Amino acid sequence: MIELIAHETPVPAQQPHTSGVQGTSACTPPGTQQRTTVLHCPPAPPERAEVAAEINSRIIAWMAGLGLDSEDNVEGVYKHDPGRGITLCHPGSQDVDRMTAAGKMIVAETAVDDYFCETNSRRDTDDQNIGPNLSLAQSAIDAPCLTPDYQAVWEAKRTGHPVLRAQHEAFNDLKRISSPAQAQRIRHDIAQLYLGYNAENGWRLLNRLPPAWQYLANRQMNSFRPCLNLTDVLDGYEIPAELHTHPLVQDCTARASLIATLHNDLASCEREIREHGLPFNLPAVIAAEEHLPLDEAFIKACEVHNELIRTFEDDTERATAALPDPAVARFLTGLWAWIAGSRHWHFTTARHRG
Ligand SMILES: CC(C)=CCC/C(C)=C(\C)COP(=O)(O)OP(=O)(O)O
Ligand SMILES: [Mg+2]
Repeated sequence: MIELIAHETPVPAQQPHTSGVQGTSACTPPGTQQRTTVLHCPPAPPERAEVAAEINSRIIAWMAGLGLDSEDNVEGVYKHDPGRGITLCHPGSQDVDRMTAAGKMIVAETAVDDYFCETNSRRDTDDQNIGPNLSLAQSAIDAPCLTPDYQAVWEAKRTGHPVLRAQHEAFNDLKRISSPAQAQRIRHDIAQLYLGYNAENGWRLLNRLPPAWQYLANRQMNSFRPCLNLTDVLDGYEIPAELHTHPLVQDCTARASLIATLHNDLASCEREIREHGLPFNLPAVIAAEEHLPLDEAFIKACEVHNELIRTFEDDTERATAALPDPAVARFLTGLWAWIAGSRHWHFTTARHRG
C-alpha cells in the first residue's frame, strides 16, 4: 500500500493590476498571508544532486552538438533541471546512461513544444505550421519508407532542423537501451502527445479554453506518459508486452500520466497566466468554465488531483490482485514513484518559479 501524505500547497491569487492597467495578474499581493491547500501524494523521494548534475552536463553537451546550446536554451535546461527530474522520478535507477537517455527525451519533447507549438519568441504567432511540423517530428522517430529519391529528401529535412535532429537522436539513444516493444510504446505515446499539442493549438486559434472534461481528456494525451512508460527501461527490466497492454495496466498508466501532468498544471499555473495570453492549465480552465476566481479554481483543481490519486490507489490494487506477475507490481510501483517525483520536482523547479 502506498503512503499518501498531505502536502501543503500554496494557492495563487489573481489580483487586479496596480497602476490602473486593465486586466489581472496572477500574483499574491506582497505582505498578505498566502492561502494553502492540500495535495495528497506520496512523500518526496531522496535527492541525488551529483547524479542529476552529471545527467544535465551530458544533456547540455549533446545539445551543443545539435546547435541547440544557445544561452537561452542552456539556461532553460538548468531551470527545468531534467537531470533532477529523472533522478526524482526514477529513484531505483542507478544507470546514468539510461537516465541520460530519458533526460534527452524530455528535452527533445519539450523542444518540440517550445519551438513548434508554444506562443513564444521562437515562433511567429501567425505560424500555421504546427500540424505539419508535428507530423515531421513524429516521422523523426517513426521513419517513413518512401522511394529512394523521396527518402533522401525526407532525410535532408530531418537532419536539417535541430529540433527534428534532437528528437531523432534522443529516440535512437532510447532504442539502444530498450526492446522494440518498449520503443514502440514510446512512439505511440509521443504520437498521442502531438495530438494533444494539436488540440491545444486548435483551442488557441479559437481563442477559447475547452470545458474541464475535454481539457482533462486531452491532457491525458498531452502528458508525461512517454516518461512514465520508461520506468522499466530505466530500472533495467521489461514488463512483458501482454501484461503492459492489459487494460488494467493501461488504465493505471493513463491515470498516473494525468496525475503527474496535473502537477505541471498546478505548479506552472501562476507563471502561465502571467506569460501566456490563454493559459492552458486546469485551474484556468475551471476558473473560466465555472466563473471562479483563480484561488477557488486552483483549490478545485487540487481536489480533482486528489480524487484521481485516490482512484489510482484502487486501480493499482485491482491490477496487482488480477495480475500477480511480480513485473506488474514492479511497474505499478514505478508509476507511483514517477507521481511522487513529479510533484516534488514541479513544485521545486526554477522553471515555474518567479
Ligand atoms: C516532456 C514531456 C513528455 C512533456 C509532455 C507534456 C507537456 C508538454 C508538459 C507537461 C509541459 O506542459 P506545459 O505546456 O504546461 O509546459 P510548462 O512546462 O508548464 O511550461
Ligand atoms: Mg504548464
